[in-house]
Amino acid sequence: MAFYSEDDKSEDYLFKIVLIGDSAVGKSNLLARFARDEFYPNSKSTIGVEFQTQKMDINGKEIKAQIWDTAGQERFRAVTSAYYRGAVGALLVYDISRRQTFHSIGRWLNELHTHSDMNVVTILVGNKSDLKDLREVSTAEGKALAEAQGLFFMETSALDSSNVAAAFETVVKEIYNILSRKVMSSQELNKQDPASLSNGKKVVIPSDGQGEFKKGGCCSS
Ligand SMILES: Nc1nc2c(ncn2[C@@H]2O[C@H](COP(=O)(O)OP(=O)(O)OP(=O)(O)O)[C@@H](O)[C@H]2O)c(=O)[nH]1
Repeated sequence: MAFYSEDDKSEDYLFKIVLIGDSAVGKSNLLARFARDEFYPNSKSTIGVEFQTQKMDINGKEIKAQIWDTAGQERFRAVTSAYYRGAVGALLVYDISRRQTFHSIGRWLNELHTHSDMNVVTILVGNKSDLKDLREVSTAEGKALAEAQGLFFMETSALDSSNVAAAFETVVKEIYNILSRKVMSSQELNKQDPASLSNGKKVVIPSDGQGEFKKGGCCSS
């Protein structure tokens, strides 16, 4: 992954995170709840691509999460490769009350790994946990799939807010931790704070859409 610095010091990092999953699993509402604390009971399918930037404080560093949302339905989606380009994190969402959306997870993972790096930090999200009586996918099944695929896992509800912020924060913290480990393990930058890369200027990733994550470290140019 390449880095670049900018003069604007308003944030230390910018991480691109994508929301993916079948239509109507609640991607847009997860983003609305996280970014604006809003919920839309009758939201329509996303058409094209939307993104929202949310500032977060991780270990005293100001991080901007740029969260991208698109339609689950192919016919409403924009160019796939552009959507994934430069993503360093992903929320892979299914609806716990519709088993079919859980079955689609393998296909979404394939698409994610086709268009972005294999090591993009990913959390499997079982949304609509408030629909207890309609549940079709157990928590244990979700956990097992996440473990098998090496993903983080959480059940959320955009309706009652459960775990919504936690799911986004899990991804952002892990990206930050990988970045920190990379910096700490670098001889050249030994004992320096991650934000001190680029001669103390702000570090923004991804810079050029060609970012890649490596296991146990993160970035190469
Ligand atoms: N009960 C419940 N309903 C939810 C929740 N999240 C979303 N919904 C509802 O599910 C429907 C679809 O939500 P969206 O956020 O539009 O789903 P989406 O995944 O963005 O859909 P596409 O844009 O078509 O891909 C809407 O009617 C929401 O109100 C939730 O956590 N609980």
